[in-house]
Amino acid sequence: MQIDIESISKDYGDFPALREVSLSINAGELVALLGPSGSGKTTLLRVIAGLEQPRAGRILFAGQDINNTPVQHRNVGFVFQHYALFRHMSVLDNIAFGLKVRKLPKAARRARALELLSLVQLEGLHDRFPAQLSGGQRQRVALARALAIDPAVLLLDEPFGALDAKVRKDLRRWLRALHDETGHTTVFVTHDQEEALELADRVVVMRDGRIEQIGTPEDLCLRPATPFVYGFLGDTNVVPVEIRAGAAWVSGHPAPILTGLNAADGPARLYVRPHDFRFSDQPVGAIPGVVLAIRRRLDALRVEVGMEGHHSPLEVALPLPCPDAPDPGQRVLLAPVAHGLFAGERSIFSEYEG
Ligand SMILES: Nc1ncnc2c1ncn2[C@@H]1O[C@H](COP(=O)(O)OP(=O)(O)OP(=O)(O)O)[C@@H](O)[C@H]1O
Repeated sequence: MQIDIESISKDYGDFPALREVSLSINAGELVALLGPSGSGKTTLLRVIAGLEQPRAGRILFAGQDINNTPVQHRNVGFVFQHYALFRHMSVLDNIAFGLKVRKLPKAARRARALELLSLVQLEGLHDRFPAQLSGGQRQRVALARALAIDPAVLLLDEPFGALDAKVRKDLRRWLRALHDETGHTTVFVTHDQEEALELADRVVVMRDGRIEQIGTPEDLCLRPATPFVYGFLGDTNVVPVEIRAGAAWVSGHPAPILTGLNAADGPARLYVRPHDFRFSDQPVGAIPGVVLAIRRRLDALRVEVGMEGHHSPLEVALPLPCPDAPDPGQRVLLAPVAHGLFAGERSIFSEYEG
């Protein structure tokens, strides 16, 4: 079912938690709301659910304005981070709970609950109680319970937030497969970039109650619209540059880093991820520096490179094995193979060649 969010604003007292948020979610789409703590993700999810009333704006389900439809009539399924299953009920009764409320006959409830138990791959655990399950199994029961009522929309608020990294990863893949099988329109909240990029068809990046960018994971990785998105998605180096006559220059270096820019003269910032640098022997297209330190990580060497006149060193990640790693003290030229270029909040240029 298509969801349209039109210019939604929501205040808590005089604090604006959402400011004119607009977003269309296609039927069957899996959308992530991603952003730092306090950016308004949960509030937006609660407004979609009908748990919060917006101050302004409209929510449409399949083209129908549902602002005045109460939560119990919106046909939404929820899963929260600490989803409280009923402790005194078996797994099967937990899953069937919503069906009981809807007065489905007992045999039909049981059949549907068993079907869902198999969908979430927990066959055989129907008689267990929540305390006898692992965290990951509990979240899968919670999902089965949300799916039992055959919701038009599935809303997940950090559903795997409380679980350890390995279980989260497994559940993420499992949820994507489940979504592809059931085709529910799904919106999930996360502050984990990797989770959003791996799971979602589209990612909505939020900041201070506003949408900063909406795009496919590929859009966000290759064409981050703002410095905030660039920085939020992963480690990044920020290099101050000067634009002159369509070229970007690092102070004191006789060759430009970028040329052919359609940008006004003035200061700008070049954003480069640690793994997007290559060592070069050409001064054109490169940033000069001196190797300060080398640290070994699990999958890469991290090389710290000092730039003249720039106090924080650049971080370069070299995949292992790396036989030709530079030595501390060595002068190097770093060529960015992918980067974003921003003047203030505006993207001048963003490109990925590597
Ligand atoms: N019931 C409330 N009363 C007052 N302020 C609230 C209430 N709920 C949320 N807020 C505030 O609104 C802002 C947005 O909160 P929200 O929970 O939507 O953020 P979030 O992006 O989901 O954050 P987190 O990742 O920490 O859950 C925050 O600054 C929060 O303090």
